[in-house]
Amino acid sequence: MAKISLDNVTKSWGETQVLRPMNLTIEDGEFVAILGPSGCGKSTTLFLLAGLYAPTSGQIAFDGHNVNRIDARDRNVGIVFQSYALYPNLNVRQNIAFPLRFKNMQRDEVARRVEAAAGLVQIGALLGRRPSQLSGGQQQRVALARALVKEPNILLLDEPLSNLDATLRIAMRAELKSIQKRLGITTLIVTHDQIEAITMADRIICMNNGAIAQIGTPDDLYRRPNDLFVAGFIGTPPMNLLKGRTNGRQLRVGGASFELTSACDGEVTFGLRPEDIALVPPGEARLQGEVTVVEPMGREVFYTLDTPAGTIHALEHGEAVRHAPGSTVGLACRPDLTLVFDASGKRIAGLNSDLSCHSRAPANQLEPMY
Ligand SMILES: Nc1ncnc2c1ncn2[C@@H]1O[C@H](COP(=O)(O)OP(=O)(O)OP(=O)(O)O)[C@@H](O)[C@H]1O
Repeated sequence: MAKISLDNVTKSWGETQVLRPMNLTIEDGEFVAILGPSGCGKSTTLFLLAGLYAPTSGQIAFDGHNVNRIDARDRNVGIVFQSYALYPNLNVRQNIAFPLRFKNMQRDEVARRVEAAAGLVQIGALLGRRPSQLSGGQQQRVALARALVKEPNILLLDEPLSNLDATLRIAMRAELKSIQKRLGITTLIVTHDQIEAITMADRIICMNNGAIAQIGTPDDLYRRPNDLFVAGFIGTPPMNLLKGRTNGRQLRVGGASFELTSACDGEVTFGLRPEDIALVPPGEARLQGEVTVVEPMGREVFYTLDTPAGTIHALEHGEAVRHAPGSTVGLACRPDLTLVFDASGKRIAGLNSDLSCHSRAPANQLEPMY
């Protein structure tokens, strides 16, 4: 198992720099997800670690040893691609054994490793089949066994679950997490899927435009995003972002005002997650909105509200539709769950708890927002 460090690593294709200087450390045994919009450099980062791409500058180290010049096959890294790329003319046993072909390994050792890897992903009974005789989920397991058979120090997963149907994805993500923890193998997974990243990873690297926007635990990114990009990218449905203006410690949003405990002057963005908003009788809040769209979603109801601060989305838990289109509601939120970003998009330090709607409100009590 290995600790990974990147020191000012960049990647350019000709004149185009696709990775800006990247610095990061992944601890031995950590499970880290790389999340970000299409084209931000997630796969490039993974391929640099795998040794499939060489960095343009900077240093990649495994356990403190520079691996820049070490071939992919000598890095002891297992990789699973989105397309499982199984060999159709080989059976499952031969597919799993494939990475061992140049290792000059005794036959019974190869057999032992194949059985162990197949057992780990529960396909021991399928070793004689061809890939065409397997379901998508089973093929995915073969690809994972093939990555694990080398007993790698590092496991790299590039969107490994994206070809599976929704039910299988949920089952596989739990299984992957459990295998990763059991083996204690340092793992990086590239994914588009936030839920996948949040549920599986110890930490998430959120990338934007070839650079790391933020690295942190899922809770850090969700509750304490560094900037507007991370705030808007993490969370489904996305955070409400409302334009506001500050004058010293006074924040004005949509004609209403409330107090900040630290002063800030100028334009700001006020962030509020839909699931943190409680819809209360209009008289119990200083901000009211008219319900324009109601979308029952099974366990939740998604409301679109027209307010003086702009359109706001709110998500209420429970099946019951409590507010009809056309009705007026009040909006309430715990002050410690709201966020404020300055004109440059950076979250203003400390405002998470500084922003108070009602002074000294108990943290666990819903309070009117204005
Ligand atoms: N061989 C190449 N030559 C030139 N540009 C490339 C090459 N490979 C990738 N790029 C560019 O590098 C950028 C990052 O690509 P990368 O595949 O790492 O993104 P990604 O975040 O994994 O995207 P996606 O989620 O769509 O897979 C993209 O703008 C892409 O067009």
